[in-house]
Amino acid sequence: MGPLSRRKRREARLRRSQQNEDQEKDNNDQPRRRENWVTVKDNEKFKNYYKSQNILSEEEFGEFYKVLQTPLPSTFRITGTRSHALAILDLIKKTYIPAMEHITIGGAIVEPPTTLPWYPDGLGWQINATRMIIKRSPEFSKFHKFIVAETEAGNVSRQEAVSMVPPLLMDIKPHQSVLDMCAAPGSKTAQIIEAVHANDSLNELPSGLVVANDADAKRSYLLVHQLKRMQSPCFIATNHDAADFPGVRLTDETGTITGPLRFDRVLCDVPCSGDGTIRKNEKIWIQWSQDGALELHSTQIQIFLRGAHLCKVGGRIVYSTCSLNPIENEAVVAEVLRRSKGALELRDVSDQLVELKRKPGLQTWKVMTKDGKYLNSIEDLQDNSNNNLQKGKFPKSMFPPDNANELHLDRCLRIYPHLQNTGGFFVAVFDKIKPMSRSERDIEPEDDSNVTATETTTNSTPSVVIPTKRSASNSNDAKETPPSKKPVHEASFELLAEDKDEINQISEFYGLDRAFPRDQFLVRSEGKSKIMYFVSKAVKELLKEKDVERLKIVMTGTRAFVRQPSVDSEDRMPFRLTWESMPLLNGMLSNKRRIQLTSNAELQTLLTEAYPKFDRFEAETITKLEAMELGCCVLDYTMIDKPGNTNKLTLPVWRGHDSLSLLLNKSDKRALCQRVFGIVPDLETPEHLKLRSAANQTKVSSESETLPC
Ligand SMILES: C[S@@+](CC[C@H](N)C(=O)[O-])C[C@H]1O[C@@H](n2cnc3c(N)ncnc32)[C@H](O)[C@@H]1O
Repeated sequence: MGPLSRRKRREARLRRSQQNEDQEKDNNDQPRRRENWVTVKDNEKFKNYYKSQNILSEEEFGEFYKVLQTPLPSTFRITGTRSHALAILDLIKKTYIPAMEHITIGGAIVEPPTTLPWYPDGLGWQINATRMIIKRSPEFSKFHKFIVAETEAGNVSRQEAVSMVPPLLMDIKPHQSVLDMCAAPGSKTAQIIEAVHANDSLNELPSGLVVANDADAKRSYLLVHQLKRMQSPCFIATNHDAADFPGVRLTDETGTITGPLRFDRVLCDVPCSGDGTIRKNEKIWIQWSQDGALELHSTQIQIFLRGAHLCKVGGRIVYSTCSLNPIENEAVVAEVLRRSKGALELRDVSDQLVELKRKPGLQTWKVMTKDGKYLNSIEDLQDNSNNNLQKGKFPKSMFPPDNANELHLDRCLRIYPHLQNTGGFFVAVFDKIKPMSRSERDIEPEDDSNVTATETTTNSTPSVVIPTKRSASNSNDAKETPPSKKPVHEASFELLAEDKDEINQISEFYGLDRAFPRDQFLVRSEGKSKIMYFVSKAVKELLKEKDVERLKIVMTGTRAFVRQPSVDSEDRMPFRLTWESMPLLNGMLSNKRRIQLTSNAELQTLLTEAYPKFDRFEAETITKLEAMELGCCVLDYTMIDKPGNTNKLTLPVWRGHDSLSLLLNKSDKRALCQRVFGIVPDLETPEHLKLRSAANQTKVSSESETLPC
């Protein structure tokens, strides 16, 4: 097949699958659209298909089908790496839940939110209350507002329960490198980043690396947007067809190739037909067909194979879909195991997340023809008059293998909605015990074209397609919105020399500790740099590699310092601190530009008033402020909630001539204020607006905050 026809096929596949709904996002991130037109939640074809697959006993199938017809409860998790995760958990358990107990609506008791029994540390939650209850109960409504504010501030992630499972089974450690092959919109990547940052409370910067990839350019940006709040210097977002994820050769100081870039953990959360999401994507009741699974099967194999290839020997790969269809699940697993020739082993994870109810993977299944006939094996096609055509449509890999037992397909996890009131999901965990192919054993050759060729051939068939959205059940809409194939044209990142003038000035001005790694700052190379990003050592080392040019990097680094253009013209420090960089820099800034606030009232003034004048603060604070040069500084505050419970806050602030401005955007301010004082500040009062507009006209503006002069 020539490159042109391959490209055409790929484009056609892209178009077909583009329109599919993004279940992860639709799940919880946004208000769900009302699909009023779905009145009957029943589909004979769907029902018969899964009955014929014998996924459950007759009796249990009835229970399963009944639950599918009910709405999905909403679920969220508290972002685990933040120091205030426990403060949020404490508030939920001790303040909000007791208030929601014993509430009756229309004579019936309403169940308060409960923890997901299998989610570690009680950080996963489920809310069964309907919108109507949230509207009618002031207690539920207050809790809802709290969750919305914390979600906006990135402290809470609204994510479907089953979607939280794959990253937990990856068993990620802070020093590991992780690749998320199909990552947008990034709910699982967020969990991966949290796992890599698990030791942050010990003031340790993780040595690990997280690469999150998605084939769709627009969705890659969505991913970056969603993960901005994670503030991880270990994170890189890329934009590639996962099946063609480029090989990157690593070198030592002398330039000698030491080997290809490989990852300790790889997640293949592949695009799928998504019928496990039927409880929230009601359109599936009307549109379901087996075609979605048939179309995606080979793409799923290609992505999984590439992921397996990119995993280190001794590493772990997790394959997951939100489909119930064995053609996208066990059939893909069996085919990849076959092609891996013993390099991969399905792992028994029955001792992990023990409270998560699951069923074993299927050992056998059937493939349905267009006329509704069920085929047990490829041989059954012999009877079909249109044999050749059918064979193309149903490759052998779709059928159950003869050695299902040997492959331990029962070790796959099938999560059914009736087991714990969730969506449907499939997960399989693999150990890579030896290289996938001869080429992987050898260091990849110097010549770029050879590297690609070598790597591609190990996938044994050319990499096909990028079905760019998950639910093929919606693929009929494809023509309405063309896929966002527009390639990413980002300015490349440029690492700064540690003795660069700007870094020296910043270090001097803020009293940056000598131990802080100054050779890990970078800028985007076009024009005068506005933002200085900070990256981890692992990211820095990767960016120094020549081969990194092969990666289409959409984003990397945490915004550490931002240039204030107007201040730049004056003889003052042009770089201000950011809220994101506080966890990173907190322990590394001397007292030179730090002030300790003395009371709750001062903090409240800072959070609720626009540009509060110095005289709004205590005498001790005013004296310190007046002694400090104009510009950015840090305000610290230690709150004592109750005896023995302290909560430390470190806030970036702009010290103007006679007023202050907290350098937090509105949603962060709101969430903080709500958490600390239980109030939602009105940040759009006429007073706020007037002051902001005056500050704008006077001079200084920044990307997100307007500073007082
Ligand atoms: C199931 S969603 C991923 C959900 C994501 N892991 C999460 O937890 O938020 C599948 C993603 O795969 C992307 N995709 C589709 N085909 C792809 C391919 N060939 N390579 C990489 N990504 C692909 C889609 O754009 C979509 O964002």
